[in-house]
Amino acid sequence: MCGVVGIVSAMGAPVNQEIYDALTILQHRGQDAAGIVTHQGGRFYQRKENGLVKDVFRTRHMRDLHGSTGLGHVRYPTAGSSSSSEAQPFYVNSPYGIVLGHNGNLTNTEQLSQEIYQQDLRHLNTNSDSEVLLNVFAHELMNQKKLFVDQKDIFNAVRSVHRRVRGGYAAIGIVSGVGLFAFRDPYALRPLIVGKRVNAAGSTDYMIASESVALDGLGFTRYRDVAPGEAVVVTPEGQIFFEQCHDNPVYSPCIFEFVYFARPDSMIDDISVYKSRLRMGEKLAEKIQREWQGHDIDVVMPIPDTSRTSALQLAAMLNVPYREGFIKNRYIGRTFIMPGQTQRKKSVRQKLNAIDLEFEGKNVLLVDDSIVRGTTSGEIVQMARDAGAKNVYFASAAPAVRYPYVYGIDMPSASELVANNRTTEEVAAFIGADKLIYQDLDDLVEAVGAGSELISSFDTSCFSGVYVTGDITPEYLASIDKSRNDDAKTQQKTPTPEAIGLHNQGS
Ligand SMILES: O=P(O)(O)OC[C@H]1O[C@H](OP(=O)(O)OP(=O)(O)O)[C@H](O)[C@@H]1O
Ligand SMILES: NC(=O)CC[C@H](N)C(=O)O
Ligand SMILES: [Mg+2]
Repeated sequence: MCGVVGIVSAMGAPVNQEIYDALTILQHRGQDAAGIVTHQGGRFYQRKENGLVKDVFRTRHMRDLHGSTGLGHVRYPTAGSSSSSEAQPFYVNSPYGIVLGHNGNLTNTEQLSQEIYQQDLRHLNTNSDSEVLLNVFAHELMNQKKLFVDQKDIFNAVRSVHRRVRGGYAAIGIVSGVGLFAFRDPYALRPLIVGKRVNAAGSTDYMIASESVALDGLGFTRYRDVAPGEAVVVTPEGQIFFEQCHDNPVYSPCIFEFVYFARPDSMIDDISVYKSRLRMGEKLAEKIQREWQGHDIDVVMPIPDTSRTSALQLAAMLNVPYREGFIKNRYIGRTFIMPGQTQRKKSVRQKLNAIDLEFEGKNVLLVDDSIVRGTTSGEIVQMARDAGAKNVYFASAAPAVRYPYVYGIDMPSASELVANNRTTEEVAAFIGADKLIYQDLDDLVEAVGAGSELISSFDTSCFSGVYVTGDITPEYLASIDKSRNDDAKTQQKTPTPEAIGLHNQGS
């Protein structure tokens, strides 16, 4: 669930620092690698590497990122490897010079890779699906057969991208000589929003980002979400163009963004993530009242960070004290998006510590936003017991995650999901909880959907097994399981870490 951002300063001011700042705000979407590309005078300038934003960019790199148009990316790999050669943005020199950063995951990468070699006569140098997406776009732009292209040609190329590419994609790029462009898959699986800001010269700067929280932090206001299938082009002078590039777009954003990925202070598709999480807490409290009549919960506790919002509301609805019995080490990142199970498990213990007095002799209801592999919940239940809890109950603000996810969250293997082939009671036993309760899927959909008059359907595939794109076969699921389960990833030979192509500035 990477983060992408693009900025155009219409008054020609450098955008390097603003892109850096935006990436730090989007860091929760990807912790493995970061990159920035800027454009000035027909040249691209790049810095990308594995690591957190604060570690990847040094002053010497920042100094060399020239230009008033640029884009940035934070990566959480869902395809290929975690080699730094797959850090984004990607670059191709033909046609015109194009760079692109992608959030999402393509589901027909193999077929596209073959087409790229055999029909488009282009070369791929990594196993990244995002490099594939860039090359399809580049080929389709080349097909416009023009010496000079403009926004109409970019829109035509995106139309063809939609015809060829399957899966989830929100992408931002730059075509040298034209400007910044962005597009979103026809289901709007991955978020993408445009913001604007009047600058000191009185002209309008534009910013496109994965989440609105990045706009807020830089003084941009929300202009509008990119619609499913839509594309947008911003010229270096700050002219903006939108065009619908798909004949049959179906608004079905990924519901897991609201459950876990997005920051609560973001608005996605005009829905407040914060309010949707409050409603998740409300619905879950109603279910507890229905199913655990006369419950004996003494205290409700969130598992920081993400479940805080829903746990707070759940406690209020149950009229039970809300206590923060687990304290989070703010220097440890999100554990779910860490690359291997050993690292994830170790990090939960380093990340969270219990305040014993909140547990001693109490019936504690621990609330998490979701239980995926059970890494967090298993460790946390044990920590609650060690801290002296009498009974440890567990509530998940999302339904049981039983199916692999294919559109941009790295959950490729059903067998790694703790709820796969297990009943609620079996999961409770597995994580060591005395009782476990999951949100119902209808309630989750209502909790998020209540924030929108426009959107009535969401991608709920990891809970329901229903894939909105309608083209996910058991064979495909078997193949990603085989290639991307934790063991396979550990055994993967890391390809050469040096990115071939555009050299890093000042590295
Ligand atoms: O069942 P699991 O496989 O452990 O996955 C689910 C857990 O992982 C996430 O937390 P994470 O630490 O990534 O981020 P957070 O601090 O935003 O809650 C999520 O919020 C759950 O706590
Ligand atoms: N999380 C994402 O959006 C990943 C983007 C892309 N599939 C990659 O692996 O780099
Ligand atoms: Mg968590």
